[in-house]
Amino acid sequence: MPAGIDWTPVDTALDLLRTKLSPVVGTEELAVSQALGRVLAQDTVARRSNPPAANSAVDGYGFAHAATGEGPQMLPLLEGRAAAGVPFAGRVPEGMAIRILTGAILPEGVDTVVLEEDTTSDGRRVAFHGPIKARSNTRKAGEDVTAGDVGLPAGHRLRPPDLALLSAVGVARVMVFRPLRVGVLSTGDEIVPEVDEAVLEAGRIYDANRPMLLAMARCWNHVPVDLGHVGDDRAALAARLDGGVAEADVIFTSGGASAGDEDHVSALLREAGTMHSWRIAVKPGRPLALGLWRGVPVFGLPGNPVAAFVCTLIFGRPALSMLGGSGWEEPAGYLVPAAFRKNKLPGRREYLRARLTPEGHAETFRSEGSGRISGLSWATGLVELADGAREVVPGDPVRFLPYGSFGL
Ligand SMILES: Nc1nc2c(c(=O)[nH]1)N[C@H]1C(S)=C(S)[C@@H](COP(=O)(O)OP(=O)(O)OC[C@H]3O[C@@H](n4cnc5c(N)ncnc54)[C@H](O)[C@@H]3O)O[C@H]1N2
Ligand code: MOO
Repeated sequence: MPAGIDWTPVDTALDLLRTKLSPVVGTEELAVSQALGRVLAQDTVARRSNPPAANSAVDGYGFAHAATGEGPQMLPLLEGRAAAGVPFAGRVPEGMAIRILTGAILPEGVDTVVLEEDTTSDGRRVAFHGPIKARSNTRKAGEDVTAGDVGLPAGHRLRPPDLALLSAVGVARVMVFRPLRVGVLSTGDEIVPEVDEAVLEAGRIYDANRPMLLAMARCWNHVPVDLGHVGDDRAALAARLDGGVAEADVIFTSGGASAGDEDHVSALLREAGTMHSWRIAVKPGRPLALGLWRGVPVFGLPGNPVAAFVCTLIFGRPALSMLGGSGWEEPAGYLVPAAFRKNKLPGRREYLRARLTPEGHAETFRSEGSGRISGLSWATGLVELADGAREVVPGDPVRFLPYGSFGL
């Protein structure tokens, strides 16, 4: 590692973000049907049990277990039937059986159900082979959820199955955090903000970071706020940040994060006196500027698209989840055999663009260049190599973090 620079280890930077950040968004009440992707601001409490009453798990015949035994069984059938939504009103005397359908409340006198496929019937009697285990094919009241239980905790982000659970236990409305507004701003004189048909001079490039970062915010259920592009002009950048804080709860800039002559983001944040400039011991993406602009957190991401992407996944995503009320989010990685060879130097944690071969081994992109956007698109995830030195040979276990585990 080059001497004379204070390198911040990845874990130190993450710890700082985790301990310093807290929700910055207000709350609102929403219908459950409108709350997909939102974060609960309060625990939910089951208003009714699931299932609310004991019922049959199958189509078949219900009876009292006490009247049955081993060997061939034959029970007379009671007239009528029990169906889901149309319960049987009477009592089933011991020694008799009743036709029962999946989801039907168990009639009084029934504690056991035999599966239709295991029976024969002439319509007046039902025959099957014993023994049948007591309470077979039945579901107890509240066996899944009991009324009054805490269902989902505050901080939980609602996914489709959560809407099923809340609806089943009778919760129609939930208190949720308002969505976090994530402003995205690109900087640099060379950047052309919108792709058009014009042939550009060689010194100019289309803005790749802004569409990527806005889309990442959307994938994470935040509200992307396009703050456009500004050139390398400190006054214009300050004015744009002033406008940005009125529209966004947090701002991501890209470019101008390191210490060069045109690195205005870090310079402005330093002037504002709120700057944490980090040389993070990470590859790619070591310069990351973090500060407050009029009280709004600003992430000054490195300009290189690969570095901007990786920094946003590793540092930006959990920071946004803290600010948005859903707590700290760790990606779930898993060990897979390497399909590559690498001699990693000590010092920086490295993230390699990677994807799985058909055999489930991690192969890496042909280049580690931080401007090689095609590699981001080629990859389906990242291989994480810990801070120390390591020699990786094919077959060695490496930690693969699929894009999906980052919510992309
Ligand atoms: N003397 C040093 N120079 C550099 C260092 C260093 O440590 N010492 N680090 C390098 C690394 S690593 C990175 S990453 C960059 C980060 O610098 P900045 O955040 O100031 O980024 P810029 O210089 O503005 O841009 C870097 C690169 O990325 C391109 N870029 C910027 N914005 C976009 C965009 N929206 N879409 C597509 N491409 C973008 C820009 O044109 C540059 O090529 O610094 C290195 N230098
Ligand atoms: O942040 Mo730079 O792009 O490490 O590679």
